[in-house]
Amino acid sequence: MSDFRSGFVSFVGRPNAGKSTLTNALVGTKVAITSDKPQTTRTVVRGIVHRPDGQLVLVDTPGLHRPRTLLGERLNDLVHTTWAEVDVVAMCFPSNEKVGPGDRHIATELAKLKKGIKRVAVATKTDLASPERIASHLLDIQALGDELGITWAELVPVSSVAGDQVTLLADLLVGLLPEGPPLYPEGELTDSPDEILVGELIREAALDGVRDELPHSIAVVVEEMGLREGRPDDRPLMEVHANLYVERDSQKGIVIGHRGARLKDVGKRARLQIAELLGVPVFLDLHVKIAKDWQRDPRQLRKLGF
Ligand SMILES: Nc1nc2c(ncn2[C@@H]2O[C@H](COP(=O)(O)OP(=O)(O)OP(=O)(O)O)[C@@H](O)[C@H]2O)c(=O)[nH]1
Repeated sequence: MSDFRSGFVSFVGRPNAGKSTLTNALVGTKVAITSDKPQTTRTVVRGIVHRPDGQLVLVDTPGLHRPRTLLGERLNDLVHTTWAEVDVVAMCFPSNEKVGPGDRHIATELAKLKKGIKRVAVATKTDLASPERIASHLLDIQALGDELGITWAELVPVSSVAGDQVTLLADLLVGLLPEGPPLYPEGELTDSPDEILVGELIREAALDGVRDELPHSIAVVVEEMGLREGRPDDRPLMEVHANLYVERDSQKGIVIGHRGARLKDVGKRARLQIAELLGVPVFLDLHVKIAKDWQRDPRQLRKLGF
């Protein structure tokens, strides 16, 4: 298999650009959480695309933004460390929004990467834009590259939701990777431990419907997870014990809701998602705790896995 190609691809782009959704569309399974709230991706989740001609290891990065808190700084460090290790950085530009200062900020960083790293531009969410609009969007992306001295190895319009050009993008990305053996065993879709994926699903359910600054104040830690003992073989039950951390008392009230109604709903939705991911029924024991100002406290951040 001399012409097999394999390597790392990192999707970058401003918050909400569609990076997580694209990762999921390429892998074909839900491995990265998606949300309509900006900056919800915190863990670097790798999705792995297995093909006869190559293997793409997708590294999903948090939305690059200007750091306001210690958490923000850690996320940005993570992005830069990730970029230095990959073969291709693919920058996502949502087609339903103009190329703007946020994109320029990220592209400026892209321009500084070492020469060997290939740069690809992806115009995402094409289902939300007219053909004329997509055409002018592509020209704007090209112009931004020219201005900053970036040569886009590829410039591809895709829609993850409609499934348009997703396979083409995978073809083009594989073509940009170095020749080499597979990096992960066949069939493995992600190297994230289940606990992390499960924690992300709970956080996603908790984020749904909350406003303003609260999304950034929520962290989830799965304390314990395993099949309940003493169950019949044909009726397994996965027990998940998790804590959902917020920063303040007032936030705890919001998350729990009137008489616990909101938390109950979050737990139910998370439980169904986890069951789908793991393929077994799930018992979810979820508690809300306060970790005062955790985003600014290095000790708390370490405890919460950052
Ligand atoms: N219509 C449409 N919506 C999309 C598409 N891709 C993503 N979205 C939506 O855009 C929003 C943001 O998508 P994400 O994939 O979470 O974006 P992201 O870039 O990972 O966001 P961060 O984690 O905040 O950096 C979600 O509501 C998605 O459903 C697409 O191809 N078409």
